[in-house]
Amino acid sequence: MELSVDIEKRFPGFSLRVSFATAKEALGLLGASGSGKTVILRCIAGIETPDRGRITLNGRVLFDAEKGINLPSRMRKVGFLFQDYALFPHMTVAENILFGLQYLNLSVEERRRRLREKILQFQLEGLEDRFPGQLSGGQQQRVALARALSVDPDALLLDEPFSALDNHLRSQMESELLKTLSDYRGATLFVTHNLDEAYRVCQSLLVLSKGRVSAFGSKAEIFQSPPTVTAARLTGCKNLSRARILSPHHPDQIEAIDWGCTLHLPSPPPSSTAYVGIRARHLQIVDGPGGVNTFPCRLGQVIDTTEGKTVHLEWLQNLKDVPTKGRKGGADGLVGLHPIAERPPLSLYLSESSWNRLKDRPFPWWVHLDPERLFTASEDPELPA
Ligand SMILES: Nc1ncnc2c1ncn2[C@@H]1O[C@H](COP(=O)(O)OP(=O)(O)OP(=O)(O)O)[C@@H](O)[C@H]1O
Repeated sequence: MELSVDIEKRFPGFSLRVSFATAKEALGLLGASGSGKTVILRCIAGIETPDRGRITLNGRVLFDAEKGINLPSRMRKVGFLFQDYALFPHMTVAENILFGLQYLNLSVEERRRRLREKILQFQLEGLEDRFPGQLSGGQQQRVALARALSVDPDALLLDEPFSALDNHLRSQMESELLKTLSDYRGATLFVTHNLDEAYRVCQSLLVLSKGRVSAFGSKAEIFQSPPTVTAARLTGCKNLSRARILSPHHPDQIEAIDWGCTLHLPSPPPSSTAYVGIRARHLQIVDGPGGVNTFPCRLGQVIDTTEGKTVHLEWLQNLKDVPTKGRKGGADGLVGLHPIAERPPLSLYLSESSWNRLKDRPFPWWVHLDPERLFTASEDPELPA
């Protein structure tokens, strides 16, 4: 079951040009607001017509500009669940689920069988005759998902399906979706702004930047080593510095321009390298100087998170910049220290217990950027005129 998309679509002030293929797995679409995620889904669903290109699903041509093929939405065997694509308020749960089936050439018995199956699968027994306004948010989403799947779609398109739900319902719906997807044999495209959700639900990620594919691959690869600056930012990397490749005499080193330092890498960076980065949870505080990629710093802002602290580490030039008097930790200990203001601080994630172990340690602290944890990234693909 393969969904293959190779399309272009222009609007005033925006152009989309993407090419990708995905099989039986959930593909997460990540991208800033306005990067083209919804337009892609709408083109696949047949709600929007691309200007150029081709879309095929399971060997069927849904759209081919050159051959003049443009299957109507109802014949595409695509199920979609859009945040703003609400249930029909004047139809009951059963009528909403049956709605998509009216265009398929099915016997009355088959329609009934599918309705029954979806009602059971999504635990909607007893709610068949209710109207959407008489259902909770979670129940409404279950009906919408049942409706999307009732046509037995070859592809399922989910555009921020849970964004209107509270956290509790959201995680309930997410686990229901995961169960549904484990039995689902088609391709799934899943748009979400919630990174953790994308990570839990999807096996692969497509990162979009201004209508272009910025990164495409397995989620593990993209999280470990985001190939572009947008992929790094959108996968939550807080520590990124512009970078410059050093002379061939130092092939395994790179100049981190914003951080004002030279960093050792495990291997020579690709020639397209424009950034170097490291995730907040991969930074380490070590006992002292001497190791590679180890720099003096002091504590800046401390931000509470649900599971620990994110702390900002301010760069210090070197030990002689740190007055002896000011080397005590804690809030009072910050007096008298002069960080290098123009360098953006590093973000370090600490669990509550690591924070408690560290917080009273005298300054300077020594931050270590493990070469194995550093990644290099390129600029985003150039936009053709
Ligand atoms: N029918 C349309 N007419 C004109 N411009 C449009 C139309 N549909 C989308 N656009 C533009 O295309 C661009 C991409 O929109 P799209 O809705 O795909 O973004 P998105 O990545 O889904 O954003 P968000 O995360 O905010 O939902 C935007 O600049 C939008 O204004």
